Amino acid sequence: MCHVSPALFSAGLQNRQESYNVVDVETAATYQRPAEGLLCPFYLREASRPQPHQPATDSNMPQTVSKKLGFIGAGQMAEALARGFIDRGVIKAADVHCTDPVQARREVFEGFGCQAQTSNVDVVKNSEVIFLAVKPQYVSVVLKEVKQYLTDEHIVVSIAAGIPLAVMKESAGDDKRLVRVMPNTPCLVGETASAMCLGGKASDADGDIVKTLFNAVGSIFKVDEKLLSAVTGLSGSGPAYVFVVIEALADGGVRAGLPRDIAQQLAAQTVLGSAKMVLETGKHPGALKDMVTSPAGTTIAGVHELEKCGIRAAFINAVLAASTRADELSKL
Ligand SMILES: NC(=O)C1=CN([C@@H]2O[C@H](COP(=O)(O)OP(=O)(O)OC[C@H]3O[C@@H](n4cnc5c(N)ncnc54)[C@H](OP(=O)(O)O)[C@@H]3O)[C@@H](O)[C@H]2O)C=CC1
Ligand SMILES: O=C(O)[C@@H]1CCC=N1
Repeated sequence: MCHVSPALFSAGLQNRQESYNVVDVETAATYQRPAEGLLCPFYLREASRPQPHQPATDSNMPQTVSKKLGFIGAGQMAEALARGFIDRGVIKAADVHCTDPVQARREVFEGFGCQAQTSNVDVVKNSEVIFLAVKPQYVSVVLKEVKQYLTDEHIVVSIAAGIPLAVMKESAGDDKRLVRVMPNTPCLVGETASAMCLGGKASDADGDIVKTLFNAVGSIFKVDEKLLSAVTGLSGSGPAYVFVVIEALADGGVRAGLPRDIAQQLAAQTVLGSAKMVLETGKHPGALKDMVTSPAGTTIAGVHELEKCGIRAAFINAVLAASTRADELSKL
């Protein structure tokens, strides 16, 4: 029997949604856990129903950032970020500059309204927040190239895996406003899980600008730099693990007789719905798993097979291997 009123439940949900965007790791537990016993299966069913589209109002519109953004490196991650920021209205396409040695990549950016340059220095001259979106081994090269054009007005944000602030400082000079962010590609659809730390002369106000950008495309956590490799192994690389899971679940559905397109939709929607239940109820994933698992039923038969294959160790090892690799990248 549940004693929580629907009104109280929705208030709890609303509070959670307002608070999980920017989270400092030290306070994450209090932000993310509604009071125990707030939910019961009845209201979970209510919560998992598709919610009506919320029209944009002054209170739920993302804040805008009136800065010019520059992307040095216009590859996969730069595109996901630029499109995400523009689609969510936090920045205007005309205020986004980019550069890339590959003409096809510059054309992709021009295709959604950004301004492409052929020199990194021109991007620096035309931008205030500069994203270093090249592969990790080119971060120092690029910083040394543009160093003399970086002024007090610039915020330099590196998204490169594994490259420490100390290395950036060495290449750009220790008077620069430096930020490291580890994003992930779901920023493209407004659902990134990112983390950041500040370095050099970056101020809290600089951090707020970066937070505003990333809040518009999901959530950003402020962490100590020593945790960024772990973040890289988990959420930076994580979308790839989840895509493997979705593909494999769909294969299972096909093996059991479903048409491919339906199997893939069912698999993806199952992952989406399950993730929302974890975020919106604050319940432990194990408790939510138990709610699906009837005695001697179908689910425990499936879970048993996963456990026989060492599924948990496989995911733990994947996160650890990617995190270790991020540490190695700083030494290349
Ligand atoms: N992809 C992801 O999911 C994530 C990536 N990252 C980080 O983002 C960064 C970019 O990754 P990703 O987008 O996947 O890589 P991509 O290879 O897709 O993009 C990098 C782009 O930068 C170009 N480039 C190379 N040298 C320069 C240069 N000197 N000046 C300007 N542009 C240059 C590359 O051209 P060319 O191909 O000719 O070298 C390429 O087009 C990496 O540091 C990665 O660690 C972080 C989180 C997630
Ligand atoms: O695979 C990589 O190295 C990059 C960093 C995190 C995700 N992709």
